[in-house]
Formats: sequence, structure tokens, C-alpha cells
Amino acid sequence: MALSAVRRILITDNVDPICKKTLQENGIEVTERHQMSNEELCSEIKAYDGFIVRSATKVTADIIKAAENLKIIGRAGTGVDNVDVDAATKRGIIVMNTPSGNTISAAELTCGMVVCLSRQIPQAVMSMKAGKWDRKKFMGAELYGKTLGIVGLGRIGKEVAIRMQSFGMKTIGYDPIIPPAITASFGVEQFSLEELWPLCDYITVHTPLMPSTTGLLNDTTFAKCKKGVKVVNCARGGIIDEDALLRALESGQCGGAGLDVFAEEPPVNRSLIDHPNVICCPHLGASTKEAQIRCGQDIATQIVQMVHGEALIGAVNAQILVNALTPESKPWIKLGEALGCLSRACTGLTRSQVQVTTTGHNLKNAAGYLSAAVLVGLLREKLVNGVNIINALTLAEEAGIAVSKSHVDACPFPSSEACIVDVSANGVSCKIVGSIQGNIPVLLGINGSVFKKPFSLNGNLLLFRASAKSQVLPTIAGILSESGLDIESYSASSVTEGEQWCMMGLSSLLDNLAAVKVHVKEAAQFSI
Ligand SMILES: NC(=O)C1=CN([C@@H]2O[C@H](COP(=O)(O)OP(=O)(O)OC[C@H]3O[C@@H](n4cnc5c(N)ncnc54)[C@H](O)[C@@H]3O)[C@@H](O)[C@H]2O)C=CC1
Ligand SMILES: O=C(O)C(=O)COP(=O)(O)O
Repeated sequence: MALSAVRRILITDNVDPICKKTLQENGIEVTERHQMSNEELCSEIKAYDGFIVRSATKVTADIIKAAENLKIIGRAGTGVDNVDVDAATKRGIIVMNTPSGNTISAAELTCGMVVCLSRQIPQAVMSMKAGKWDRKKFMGAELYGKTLGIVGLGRIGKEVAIRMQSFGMKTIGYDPIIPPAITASFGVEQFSLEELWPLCDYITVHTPLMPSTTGLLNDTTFAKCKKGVKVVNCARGGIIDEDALLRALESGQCGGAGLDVFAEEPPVNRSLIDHPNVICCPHLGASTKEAQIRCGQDIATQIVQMVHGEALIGAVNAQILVNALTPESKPWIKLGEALGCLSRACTGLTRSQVQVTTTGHNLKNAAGYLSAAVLVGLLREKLVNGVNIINALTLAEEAGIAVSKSHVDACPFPSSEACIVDVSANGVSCKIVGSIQGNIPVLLGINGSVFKKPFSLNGNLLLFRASAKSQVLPTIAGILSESGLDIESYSASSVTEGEQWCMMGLSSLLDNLAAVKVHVKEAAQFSI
């Protein structure tokens, strides 16, 4: 994948100027355009290979489809729910965020909401500004000794817990992934959600918005809460069901809500905002100078590092690439693609089964990216749209190719590490073994026969299986010479049952492979 090809980036939201500056200093051209319509974006985006947004721009499947050259979508912030990540993955586009840049700011706003809910500070301010001096109306309740339930104990949930403990609040929570022993280390005891609801005086949510978190607080769960529970949502609109919240506020089941985020932004339905027990902000969790500098700097640095092939930080849809972006892994990716190409030439493509095995301790973490690289080689010629390491698995699945991968530490081959690709398709199967020698991908063996000299997998290649005794070789050389082709390299395998595999590097591919096929058992040619 030509990651270095990110040269022009479009920014459509208010990202701190440090981002543009850093990208420009690294030779990347940056254009800032604001408030573009979906149609304008669909037409403009074609000219860019990078796109940076915050939460305002919705990077829809339409935009991604129109973005013919896009390699990277950078989110200067945490949530990527405004980006159609599946559509991007399918197109082989990396989606990257800056997950820790705004953690503290979002946590501080959440704590501010809790404090404001306990003392109705915003309502009191509005009342005074309206000329009143109403001391009775704004009787509050201390936070000291109260219980705060935190749903989602990741980066922000943790920072909220630590801060609210200093008010003397008891912090409890729930997270399906973070182990209770870890949350106990920052003072949060975990409960199941069923157990949690009735224990809380305040509930704050800090999860991403996804099907399992949409409507976490709804009519049923509000009913399980303490009467008068106060809730905060500084994560994503929709985690607390807005209609259910309004009903709970009206019945008094919910005593107040602090909302920074809304299902629709800006909200068209004003019922919640107009409710006297609701305090709200226009999605300001990350809107601090410090958070914006961090997010702007982080996204620019991460993109520059990716372009230079130094590291892949913050990619949300390219886990495979995280291990793949090292100087040591680059030749292996080339090898994987070459072995994929070779497998395609030997077996065809339809509904194949592919098994990729890595051998040798140093390739312990390589099976993921190597199998993706093999699929890139397998799929490359079939697909009109570009296939790369990011979308290879998805596209393979769509093409009916089943992939499995495994690793063995022991090295059964003379070279220390190897990649074995076993492909079966259309009743034909092929097992090829490759490795890296002096940074060059080489073929070690095929279907149990080992090449006497590892063959460099580069250029225009002809592979055939023929009888070891016959005059096949001079015949093939004659055919090639008649076609005006030079043989640039040659290697043959050991002889098995009177036959051997031969591999030739040619000055170009043969127009008439059938002329070779007449004299051999099987033949394939391809370019790498
Ligand atoms: N209002 C704002 O401006 C900002 C909002 N956010 C939002 O805050 C949210 C959390 O951000 P981080 O803490 O950085 O993310 P994080 O990934 O560190 O933490 C999220 C946690 O939610 C947990 N989780 C997932 N499903 C869950 C479920 N069903 N129930 C309970 N927990 C569940 C995960 O295991 C994870 O530990 C994100 O949605 C993000 O977009 C982040 C920054 C600013
Ligand atoms: O980082 C997040 O998830 C946020 O919600 C912040 O959004 P913003 O960058 O302020 O549009």
C-alpha cells in the first residue's frame, strides 16, 4: 500500500492551526474548507488523499465512494461515529483518531455538569440575570456521600471517577471490558447494570455510541433507578434515550440531566433543552484550547508518522497494519503479495481456501498482516477497485475466499523464517513456501519440491512442472527465444517422482502460454 502517497489533505472542521502547520512542515499540502454541503464534498474530495474532520462533518458512504484517491480519514478527537468506518475499510481507507487528546477536557466538563446539577448553578445564574434574587428556589444537595454510577470506565470514565472522589462521592460503575481489579485501582467498584441502577444518585455515561449502548438508559432502566436520579451525558447523544429522559424528567423519576451531546446536532427538537431541570452545552466536551492543540498536533503527527512508514498510531480499522509498519516487515509484505500472485496463477481464484502459516519465532506476530498481503496478491487482478492490506480480508470474504492462519515457532526450512501459503480452488491445490533473503522475497519450494537455489520473486515469471528427464528445457527456451524473450534467471526444484518445478525470470510475459503448456504438465506466468 502506497501510504507515502498522502500529499494533499482537506480539513473541513475547526481543527487547531498546529495541525495544518505540522502537515505543511512535512511537505503535505493542506486545504481548509468549512460548511460544505454533502454534494460539494462529494465533488471536492476526489482531489485529496487525506481528509481531517472533527465531529461536525459526517463522512458518509457517499463521500467515501466519491473519494477516489483517499487513503486516510483522520478524526481530530475520539468518537468516530460520524465516519462510516465500514465503508472506509471496504475501500481500503485507514480511519484514525486521537483518543487521548481530549480525555481530560471531556472529564472536566462532566464533573462540571455533576456539580451544576447538584446546585442548579446554571438555573440560578439565569434567574439572577433575569433580575431575581431567589434563594429558596435553588436549594441544592451536597455531593459528599452520594453515589456516582459511571457506565463506561475507559479513559474519560476513569478521570471522572478520580475527580469526583475528591468531592467525597462514592464511585461505582460498569464496563464489559475493563477488569474489576483495574477499576478498583482507581476507586471504582463494578456491578452489573441491573445491580448498578438502584444504587446511584448520579449516573454518567462514557461509552462509544454503538448498537449495544444505544438507549442504555431507557424507560425500563430509568424505572430501576432511585427516584430523582440525576444523569449526565457527555459521551454521545442517544446513549440516554431522549424521549425516555423527557418522560422521566416530567414524572420526577429523573431529577435533572446534564447534556453535552444530542442524537441530532444541533437539536431540532427543543423539548429537552427547554426543560427546567436540564442543563446543556452545544457539544463542548473537547472544546478547550489544550484539548484542541493536543488533538490537532496528534492527528498531524500520526499521519506524518504513517506516511513515513514509522508507526501507525490511532488507526481504528487497520489493526493488521500496526504490526506491519516496521522496516523489517516491509519485505515480508512484498513476499506475501508475491506468494498470493503465484497462488492465483497456479489455482485461479473462485471460492478458494487459503491457509497461511508463518514459521520461525520472529514471525510470531506476522500471520495477520502476511495473510492480508497474500490476499492482496490473490485478489489484485480480479478487482477493479484497489485492494490493499486494510480491505483485503473483507473483499476476500465477499469473493468467497476462506482464509485461515497459523504460526509455528519451529523452522522446517533451511532459511530461518518462512511463509507457507496453501491454496485450494477449483479442485486444484498448491502449497508454496517463500522467505526473505537479503531483503528480497524468494520462493523456496512448491508442492513438496524444494528449489535448489531460492528464486527471487520479482519481475515477469514463468513457472512450470515438467518431466526431469525429457528435453523440455531446451524446447521451452526455444519457444521463448522465438517470441523474442530473454531468460534472465532460472532455478529448478528437486526431482519428485521423475518431475520437477522450474521457475524462470523473463524479459516480459509470454503472449502464447499455450505453446509452453503443450510440453509441460502445468504452467503459469505472472508479474510481480
Ligand atoms: N462530549 C465530547 O466532546 C466528547 C465525547 N467523547 C465521547 O466519550 C466516549 C468515551 O470516550 P473514551 O473514554 O475516550 O473511550 P474509551 O474507549 O477509553 O472508553 C469507553 C469504554 O466504554 C466501554 N463500553 C463499551 N460498551 C459498553 C457498554 N455496553 N456498557 C458499558 N461500557 C461499555 C468500553 O469497554 C470502554 O472501556 C466516546 O463516545 C467519545 O466519543 C470523547 C471526547 C469528547
Ligand atoms: O472527540 C470526541 O469524541 C468528541 O465528541 C469531540 O468532538 P469535537 O471534536 O469537539 O467535534
